[in-house]
Amino acid sequence: RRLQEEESTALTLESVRKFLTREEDSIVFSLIERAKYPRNAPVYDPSYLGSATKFHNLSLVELFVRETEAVQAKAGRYQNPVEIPFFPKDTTLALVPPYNFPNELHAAAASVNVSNNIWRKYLDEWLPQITSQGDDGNYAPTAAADLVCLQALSRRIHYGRYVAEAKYRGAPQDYNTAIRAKDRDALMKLLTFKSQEDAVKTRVEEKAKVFGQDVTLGNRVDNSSDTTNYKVDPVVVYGLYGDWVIPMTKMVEVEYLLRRLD
Ligand SMILES: O=C(O)C(=O)C[C@]1(C(=O)O)C=C[C@@H](O)C=C1
Repeated sequence: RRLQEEESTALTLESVRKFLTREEDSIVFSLIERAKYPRNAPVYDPSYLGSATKFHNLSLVELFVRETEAVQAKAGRYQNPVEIPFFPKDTTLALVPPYNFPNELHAAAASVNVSNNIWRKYLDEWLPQITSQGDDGNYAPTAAADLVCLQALSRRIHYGRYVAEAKYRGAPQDYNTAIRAKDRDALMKLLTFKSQEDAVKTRVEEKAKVFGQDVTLGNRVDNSSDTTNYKVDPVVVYGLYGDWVIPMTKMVEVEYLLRRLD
């Protein structure tokens, strides 16, 4: 009982926003790392591997993610409910002893999952925006960079479950009516803070500028007005957050809340 109380005070709007802010660093860094390589289309083309693998019709990126997740599952990555694999069927039991991660989510709502959506959006919409056309043959490092992007995006977006839990705990009465009525629009209104979204978008744009500039010694070049010098376009990062990352996080929040009374 005491433990439960301690846990429920641990999850606050302030603490979940702090987590999301730190995740911005991971996402921006991962996009910068992926942008180091050109598009490298064969990574995403199922015919590239042909029949060379036991997997049929698999793109290299999918093969890479499936196999890596299997290894990371053995090492215990998915014991932490913050982490969600893209291919859970391939994640067998952990070989490490269990760690007692805090159980802050409502059990019936914790399984909210938009991984398929993230996977498709990342490959079809995000990649073309952060990479240049071209092929430099570095397919394995490219797939490895994709995996890090996908994991960071998934962790951030699925953290919407924790954000929703914090908000629910802060004002259960406000949410209960909308949840019982299964009113998605009302829930969306309740959980939306427009000024916070603007702050997040502006901050990730700024982070893309700070993390993605060339660091030179001696003659300092001020490239603050020239976006072409950044390793990933800050305006694109702003757009990715506004068009996909935040909306998908909110989608997770709504779906979580809808199951919060189950
Ligand atoms: O910080 C919050 O309140 C969140 O719910 C997170 C988030 C976001 O994705 O950054 C989503 C919805 C809100 O309108 C503001 C921000």
